[in-house]
Amino acid sequence: MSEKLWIFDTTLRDGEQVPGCQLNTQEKIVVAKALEELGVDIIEAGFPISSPGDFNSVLEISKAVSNPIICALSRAVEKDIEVAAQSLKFAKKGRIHTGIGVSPYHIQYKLRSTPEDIIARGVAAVKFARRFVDDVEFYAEDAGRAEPDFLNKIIEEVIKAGATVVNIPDTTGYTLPEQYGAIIASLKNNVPNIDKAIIATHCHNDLGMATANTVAGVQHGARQVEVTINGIGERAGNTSLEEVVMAIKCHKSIPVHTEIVTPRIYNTSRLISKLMNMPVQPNKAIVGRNAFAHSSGIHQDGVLKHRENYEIIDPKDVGVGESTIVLTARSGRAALKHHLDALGVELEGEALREVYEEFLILADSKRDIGRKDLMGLVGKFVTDSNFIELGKVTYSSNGTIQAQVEMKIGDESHTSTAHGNGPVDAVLKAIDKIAKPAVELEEFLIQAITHGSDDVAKVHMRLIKGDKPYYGFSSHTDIVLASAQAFVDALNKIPVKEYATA
Ligand SMILES: CC(=O)SCCNC(=O)CCNC(=O)[C@H](O)C(C)(C)COP(=O)(O)OP(=O)(O)OC[C@H]1O[C@@H](n2cnc3c(N)ncnc32)[C@H](O)[C@@H]1OP(=O)(O)O
Ligand SMILES: CC(C)C(=O)C(=O)O
Repeated sequence: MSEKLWIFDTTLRDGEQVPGCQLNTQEKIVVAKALEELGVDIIEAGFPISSPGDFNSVLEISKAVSNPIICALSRAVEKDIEVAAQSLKFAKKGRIHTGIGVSPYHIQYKLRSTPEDIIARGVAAVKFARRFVDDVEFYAEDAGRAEPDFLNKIIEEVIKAGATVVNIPDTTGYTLPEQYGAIIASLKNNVPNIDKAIIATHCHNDLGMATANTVAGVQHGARQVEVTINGIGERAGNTSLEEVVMAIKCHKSIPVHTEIVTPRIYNTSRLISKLMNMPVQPNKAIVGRNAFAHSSGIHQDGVLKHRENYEIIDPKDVGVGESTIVLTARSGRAALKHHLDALGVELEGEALREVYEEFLILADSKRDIGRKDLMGLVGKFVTDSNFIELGKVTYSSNGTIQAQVEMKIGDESHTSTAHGNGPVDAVLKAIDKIAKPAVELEEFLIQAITHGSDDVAKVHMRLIKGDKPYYGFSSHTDIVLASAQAFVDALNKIPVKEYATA
């Protein structure tokens, strides 16, 4: 069995330092429980001295979760450490994380101190923290830019003082993987008592190196990684949990394993994104909406023949469900046939070639080819009695909010009304009442394109039918209409044969 790699999640502390991402105590408890279910080993729950709200959150999280170690951050300051200890009083397993800056910049310009004094303060902080808990982690802030001999010395001294974990942050995201790996190797080779503590990585993404540096740290002997969901964190963010966990799972040559329940990754990512109002970039590794979407013909043909031709991770393994084949002007016949098959239209040979040529002309003029477009192309072969066409959409707010939607499903006209807690909710409920497939709306993102008051809203939706995801897009100056169109766009992508599935 390989060695255990401890997963230390700091979404609720470093992640929450992102402007606009602050959470209240109740929301933090929801996140902490999700992290517990995900299988993280340590939850850094906050920086208790920073505010009464953060203190209370650490206190309440300590009561709400029982498996992970709950960690509270502090400076190398007695008052901070005392408050951190109080916030952990209900934790079944509590850890104090204390430390101080160790680079020449931090020592001279931030702390206005000397190297000798910094060692003394670090040692005193660890000894003081050990009065309250047995599990004390020391962070050597800005270790990425520290003098190597000084870093080795302070780490040796804090371990003597009782640190059980030594955290080597690349606080400014400065190092390259080779350099960061060499820092960890130097600690392993030169600090006599290093085996008495676990070495932790804590990398920032200022140069886009956070994951690579973290993995390099593990390859050189680190056994705890400090990470956040979706890689959120101060400035350009922290190392992303999902990237490191999956890199380790994919590369058996790295002699460690984690206890992360990887199929929970996607839902945890979306929970954080939703609660923190922080969209996940579409091309984000593992959890971005394009991470398992294939849009060019050679790739699509390859994936359809054998998924692993173009996927190193099974999307089910991270909770995404299924890969998607997106029709574009770069698609080939294999992808077109795949989509037509899903619509119940089986074309081969000359008929397929004929439709493909028309498809290419259309795809050159349109970014996204939907079911209506496809049915238009194959109309002479088949009729689509399930296609939804959105008609007039009206809504009013007179005490209660009500929406009315006119739709055509195949050749039949329908009108539906519904109430909601807002116009978007009412309109989607009205559509849902008469649209045939029952779906779960899992993700709903509205983005302004230019930020002016005359802006166009861009809507992205992810619906779940059975266990498969379907995506809808739209943009409009009216966000209610854009939302309705995106919903119908996604509904129209569901193959008829899937309507009956749960
Ligand atoms: C690298 C990281 O990400 S660490 C986590 C960052 N997170 C935060 O800063 C959020 C929480 N912070 C806070 O709420 C506040 O900054 C507090 C409560 C910690 C301190 O507030 P204030 O007392 O008003 O100090 P202020 O924030 O202005 O300045 C920080 C002080 O801490 C000192 N300091 C910074 N890091 C450390 C440390 N690790 N150990 C000891 N002192 C430190 C600074 O030198 C500065 O001291 P000075 O005023 O004597 O120059
Ligand atoms: C407090 C430490 C671990 C930190 O966040 C950093 O150095 O980036």
